[in-house]
Amino acid sequence: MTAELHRTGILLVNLGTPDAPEAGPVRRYLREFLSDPRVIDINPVARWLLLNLIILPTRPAKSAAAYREVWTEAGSPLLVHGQALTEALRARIDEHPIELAMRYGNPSIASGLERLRAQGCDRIVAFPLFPHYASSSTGSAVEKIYAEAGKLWNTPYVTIVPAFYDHPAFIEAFAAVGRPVLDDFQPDHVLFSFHGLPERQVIRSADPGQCLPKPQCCASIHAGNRNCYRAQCYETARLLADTLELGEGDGSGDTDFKAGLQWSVSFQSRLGRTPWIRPYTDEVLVELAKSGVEKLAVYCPAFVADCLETLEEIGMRAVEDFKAAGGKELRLIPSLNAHPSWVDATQALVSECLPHPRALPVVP
Ligand SMILES: C=CC1=C(C)c2cc3[nH]c(cc4nc(cc5[nH]c(cc1n2)c(C)c5CCC(=O)O)C(CCC(=O)O)=C4C)c(C)c3C=C
Ligand SMILES: [Fe+2]
Ligand SMILES: [Fe+2]
Repeated sequence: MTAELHRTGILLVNLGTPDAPEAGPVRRYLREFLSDPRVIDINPVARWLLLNLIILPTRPAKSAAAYREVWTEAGSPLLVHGQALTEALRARIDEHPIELAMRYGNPSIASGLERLRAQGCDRIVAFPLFPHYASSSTGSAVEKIYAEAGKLWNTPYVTIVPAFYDHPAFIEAFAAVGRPVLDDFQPDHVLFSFHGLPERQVIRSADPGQCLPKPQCCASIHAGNRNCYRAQCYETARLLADTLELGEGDGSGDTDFKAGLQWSVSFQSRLGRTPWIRPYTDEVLVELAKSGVEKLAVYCPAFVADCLETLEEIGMRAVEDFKAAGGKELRLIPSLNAHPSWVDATQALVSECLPHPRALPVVP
C-alpha cells in the first residue's frame, strides 16, 4: 500500500438544533436560522421586523415546550442521531477522518472544518444530509461550507455530495427501515409527509414556467424541474412506493384529495401566512380519516434523522389530529438515523464523490 499525498476528510452537515430545550437557547437558534435570507426570503427590513416583532417574542417558548417532549438524556434527537451516524461511519471507514457539523448552532461548520484540518485534511467531501434540494437547506449549507472553507489560508478542495432523493441506496435504506413496521402494522394507507416550503421558493428553483402553478408539474422529473424540491419529493415517494409494492397511489403532484388509494404525498411544518406547497399534511390527515382510513402509517422522507418535526409534529400532534378526525391509529415510521442500511447508503454516496487518490511520491 502506498501512502496518499492528500488527505480527504468527510464532513456530514445537517440543519442544526438548539443547545437546550429552553426558551433562551431556542431563541438563539431560531434567530440564526430564520435570519438566513435563504430561509425567510423577503427584503431585509421586512425580515427583521417579522423576526423581532412577530416570531421571536412568542415562538421560542412554544417551541422549547415542544423540544422538551422529544429531548433525550443525550440531547436533541437530531444531534444524537447525527453523532451515532458519524460513529457508525468511522467504524467502517479508516482512511478518512469524519466529522459532524450543523448549518445553524453547534457543532458549527467552521469547527468541523477546523477539526478536519487538524487531522491533516486538505480535501473535503461535504455531505449535506438533505435528500431533496432546497435553497433553505442544501443551498444554505453549501453556501456556508464554501464561505468557511474560503476563510482558511490553505483553502481545502471541497466536493459536495449532491441531492440524493432518487439514489437507489437511499430508497433501499428507507424501504428497509419501513418494511418491518408495515408488515407488523398492516396500514390501510401510507402517507409520505415531507417538510414543506413556501411556493415561491420552489418556483424559483425550477426553470421559468416549469413549476407551479403548472398542473402536473411534479408528475415526473425532467431537465426543467430537476432542482424543484416538490418534484424531487414526489419522485422519492413514487420510488419508495414502488420498492415497497404499496399498490395504487397518488404520485401525480395534484393537490386535490383522492379517496380509496394506498398511498399519497403531503407537506408539513409550514410557517407564516404565505402559501406553502400543497397538499398540507394536517389537512390530508383529516381527509384520510374521513374517507375511512383507520390505520395510517406515515413516512417522513425529507428527514434522514428523527427530530422535532418527525417525533413531535407527526409522532404526537398528528396522532391526536388523526384520532380526533375519526382515525384509529397513526404510526410514525422511524427515520434512517443510524440504521445499517443508511450507513451503507451514506458510505456509497460519499464514496461516489471521493477524489481520485494520488500516491505520495517515493523519495529515493
Ligand atoms: C428537510 C429539510 C428542511 C427544509 C427544506 C426546511 C425549510 C424550512 N424550515 C423552516 C422553519 C423551521 N424548521 C424548523 C425545524 C426543522 N426543519 C428541518 C429541516 C428543514 N427545514 C429540521 C430537520 C428541523 C428540526 C430541527 C430540530 O431541532 O429537531 C423550525 C424550528 C422548530 C420550530 O420552531 O418549529 C422552524 C421554525 C422554514 C421557514 C423553512 C423554509 C423556508
Ligand atoms: Fe424546517
Ligand atoms: Fe415544481
